[in-house]
Amino acid sequence: MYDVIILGAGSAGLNAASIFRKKDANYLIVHHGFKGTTCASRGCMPSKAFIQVAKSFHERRKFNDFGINGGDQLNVNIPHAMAHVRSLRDRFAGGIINGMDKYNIIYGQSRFIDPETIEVAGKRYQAKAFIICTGTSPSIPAPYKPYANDMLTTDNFFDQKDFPARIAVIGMGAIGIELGQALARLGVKVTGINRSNKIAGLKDAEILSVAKDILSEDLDLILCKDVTKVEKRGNGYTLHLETQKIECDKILLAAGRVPNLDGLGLEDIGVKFADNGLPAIDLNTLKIDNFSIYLSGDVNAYRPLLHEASDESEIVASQLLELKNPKRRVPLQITFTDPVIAQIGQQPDDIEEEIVTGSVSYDNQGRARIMGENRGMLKVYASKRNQVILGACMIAPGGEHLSHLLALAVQQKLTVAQLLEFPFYHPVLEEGLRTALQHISDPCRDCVTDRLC
Ligand SMILES: Cc1cc2nc3c(=O)[nH]c(=O)nc-3n(C[C@H](O)[C@H](O)[C@H](O)COP(=O)(O)OP(=O)(O)OC[C@H]3O[C@@H](n4cnc5c(N)ncnc54)[C@H](O)[C@@H]3O)c2cc1C
Ligand SMILES: NC(=O)c1ccc[n+]([C@@H]2O[C@H](COP(=O)([O-])OP(=O)(O)OC[C@H]3O[C@@H](n4cnc5c(N)ncnc54)[C@H](O)[C@@H]3O)[C@@H](O)[C@H]2O)c1
Repeated sequence: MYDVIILGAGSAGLNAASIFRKKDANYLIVHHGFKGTTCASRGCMPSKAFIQVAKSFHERRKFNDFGINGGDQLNVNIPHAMAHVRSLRDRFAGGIINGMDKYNIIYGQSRFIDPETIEVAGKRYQAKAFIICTGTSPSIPAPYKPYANDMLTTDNFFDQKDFPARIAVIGMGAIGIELGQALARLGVKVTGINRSNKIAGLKDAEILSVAKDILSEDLDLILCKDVTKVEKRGNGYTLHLETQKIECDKILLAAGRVPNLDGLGLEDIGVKFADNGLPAIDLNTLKIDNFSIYLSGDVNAYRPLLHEASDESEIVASQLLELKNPKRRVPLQITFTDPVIAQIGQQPDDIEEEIVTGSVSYDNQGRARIMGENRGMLKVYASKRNQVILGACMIAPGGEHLSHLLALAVQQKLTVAQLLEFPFYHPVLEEGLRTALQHISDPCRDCVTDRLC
């Protein structure tokens, strides 16, 4: 009998395995499907490589203003760019695949026989505990199912050698808006369709509105509308919405992801499923009811992000190895659009106490203007009672760095005054944050002015 069997050698599973391996525990990984983790081979890494190419190409738009000639003549060689993305992807994924041999690992689809036993390729394996780390797969909504084999998803997107002239992107969550904007900047006519009035899951209506305006410069956004019918026409498709039709050559599905639980037989051993179709887990322990079975990483659909997947494996491993239980970190979600969208800590609708909000527009922020990236908005939410910083939201240049500074402030429960005690250099994008904080500490200040220099 093993101490623990881990299902899935993705980021969560391999991280859990490395903890058990270091502790000399009697563990086994059972892996099924592609090797090399979603993050490295189909997710974070190739998508950021693709976005970087698009961002670099887009820089040419500033060149005339900067006095640099010839920007208009630049062009992008998509097959070459995609080969570059794949070479980075293969390097990242290759490192992980090469390292898999050091683990006690077998391959095949598992099925629970009872809460302590699984069967893989006709052989039974028993363990005191199981960690299900099987991740997610792209969702294929009903109207697209007849053409599933021809759909682009992130499972095949980075293997494309070239892209057609018009692509409809279904879903404007993190994946859809990141890849949609990048495709548009590489010359594809992109229509982004989202069923709800959301982009990248933004909860702040004002930032959402700013984001819509900025991102509409690159792609056509159709929000709050549903595709009722998909029709194949020659080499392309017609998407029928309630009051309009969209013609496109290809469809990229980015309409969410489905946890990989099929075939595990959890229902047969008495696991109860919640309204969201997933096994009900305690979010502190990630444990299913009275079973010694845990769901870690994207498969539990709680915070489907890489750093959370790693943390969740530590949360589970620490319980099984009776180690100190790590605390959950402050929520931090970054979407790599240009400018970056980020949500940090609690958002206004989740906050139960009265709040004060400080905001700053980046439209006239000094350093952003120098960079030719002066667009966006940042909002900071603080407790009205004691001005402790509770959360923030932005679409702002340098947002991936600003959001880390704000996550630190939220996690350390800093007040607005305490954060303002730190130095803010001049001229930097962080001075915008300073202005937003001053907007809270001194509401009479003009919130759009930067420091005088
Ligand atoms: C396009 C894209 C971009 C992303 N960008 C970012 C980003 O910038 N930042 C960020 O933080 N996150 C990002 N993510 C999310 C991030 O990739 C995930 O949070 C992370 O990969 C989750 O790791 P995991 O271990 O839960 O799942 P995975 O890494 O998917 O691992 C699950 C593994 O289990 C295997 N498996 C499936 N079924 C079974 C079974 N029955 N038995 C055994 N094994 C099985 C699968 O083959 C897979 O290898 C992105 C995701 C995508 C798709
Ligand atoms: N930068 C990052 O950290 C990053 C980047 C990409 C992905 N991810 C992770 O991957 C996860 C999955 O990303 P995702 O973008 O696929 O999912 P998502 O759940 O974030 O967004 C899916 C979007 O599709 C919409 N939608 C659903 N069904 C639809 C339909 N039939 N027609 C039109 N719109 C529809 C939803 O309203 C939602 O806005 C994310 O939750 C995120 O955690 C993170």
